[in-house]
Amino acid sequence: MATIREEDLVASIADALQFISYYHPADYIQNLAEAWRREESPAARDAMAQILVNSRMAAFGRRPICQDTGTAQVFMKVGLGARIVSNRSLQEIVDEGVRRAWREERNPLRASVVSEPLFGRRNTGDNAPAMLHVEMVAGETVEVHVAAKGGGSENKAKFAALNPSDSVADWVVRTVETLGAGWCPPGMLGIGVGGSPEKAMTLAKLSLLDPIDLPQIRARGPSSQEEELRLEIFERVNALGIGAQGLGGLTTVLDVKLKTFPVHAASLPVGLIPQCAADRHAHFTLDGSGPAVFTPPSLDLWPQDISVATAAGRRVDLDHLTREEVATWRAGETLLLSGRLLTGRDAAHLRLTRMLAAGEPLPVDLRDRAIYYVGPVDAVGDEAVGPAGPTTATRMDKFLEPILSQTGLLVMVGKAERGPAAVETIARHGAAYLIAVGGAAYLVSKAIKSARVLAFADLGMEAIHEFIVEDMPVTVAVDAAGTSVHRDGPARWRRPVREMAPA
Ligand SMILES: O=C(O)C[C@H](O)C(=O)O
Repeated sequence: MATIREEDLVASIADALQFISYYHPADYIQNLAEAWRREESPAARDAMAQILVNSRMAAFGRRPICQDTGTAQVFMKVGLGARIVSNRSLQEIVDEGVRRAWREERNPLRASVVSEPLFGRRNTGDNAPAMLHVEMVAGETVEVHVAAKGGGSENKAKFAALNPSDSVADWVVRTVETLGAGWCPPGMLGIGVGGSPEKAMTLAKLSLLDPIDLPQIRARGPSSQEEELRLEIFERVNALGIGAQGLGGLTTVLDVKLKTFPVHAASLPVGLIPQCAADRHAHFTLDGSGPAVFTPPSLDLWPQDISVATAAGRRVDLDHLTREEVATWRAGETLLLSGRLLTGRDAAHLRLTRMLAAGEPLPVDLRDRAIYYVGPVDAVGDEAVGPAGPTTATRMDKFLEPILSQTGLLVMVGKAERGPAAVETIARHGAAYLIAVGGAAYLVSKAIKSARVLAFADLGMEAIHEFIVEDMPVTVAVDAAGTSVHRDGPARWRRPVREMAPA
């Protein structure tokens, strides 16, 4: 019987979570680099370049790829012949690994988990608990898959109880078309088919841990019906033209993963979970000989010929914004922001709008200001702030009318599309919505020269900060005339499946 020390399991989980916070898996980098070379849409190509440069910076700096360092997801296969020496539950052991990873001094991660999801929504401060799945299997080892999954892509998970005669491909393609860009493409789709509703969802999540192999399957031709289905979905989804960050382009997904399980004759449950550009997962096996060791990828892995053009764009002084100036910005245009940029996301918006409704004074003056939807990672060393990429703006749509009409806010910065009503509201108020690249958080943070909390400190990363930024590159996504790049871009790049470029 193999004896596994509790400390080896805790240390291995903590090390794995640290490791994946700054190293993309090699297969993701290689496949994204190939997609970047093939991409014809300038906006999508630039977004991919930023993700790749950010990935290389994160690896060199050992700082998180994305400000959303995710929730810890741990899948364990515990051999019936293995003994984990501990008085604690497996959940407690795993959670200690999570706490250790998140509180690591040199590279602290962002605490994103709130307890009491329905009411209190108080940050647990250490990102525990993990989502733990355990299977008892034959053998004497403990096999562990660790992933860190960001909220934006988890929010786009879908489930359907299809009829046995329904087309899974049709459902997936139709569904992906409705997801928008909040899941930060280009990434992967995880699909689970069969079992029961919860089994299908778990299979979808598990499938995302498999290596990327669809480009090879495409090159050699599919050799099974499952491969044919994956390929069909891959080609049809990419033909939608959604592209990197939803800006319109050739590549939306790098792979479509699939896992299946036997099912009731009356049922066809299907789970769909997208994986964002912050693809983070690692695998190790403990056999009693000590903790797992993780080998860093070669730093030659990233394309040598890639760089982010020092953005040429219109310079904007955030300290002297006027409605007249905002009215001259055009959708698709690059702006370089300098000056004071406020931050605020879900919890701060909820609190601000409740205060407005109650007639209470706000703790910050938003008149003629710009707000960045972000929850940054805490700074270490000489950083002004840790990685600080945008969060999904669509979640803030419901707050737009009271915020714009009652505070005089002029500009919002985030990622992904705004809904049709929000676009109309932005235009009606002569405001503008700008985007930074989701998944390029460490790169984005380099434009932030100082940061301080202004209000709602109890909200942790969701507090209202004031950043001083210098030449922060952003793209106008919705201009004051109501033109939206997320509506026009994908429409321009949508194409019939037969026009797909060869691998
Ligand atoms: O929480 C965040 O920082 C981002 C979130 O993962 C999102 O994609 O909206």
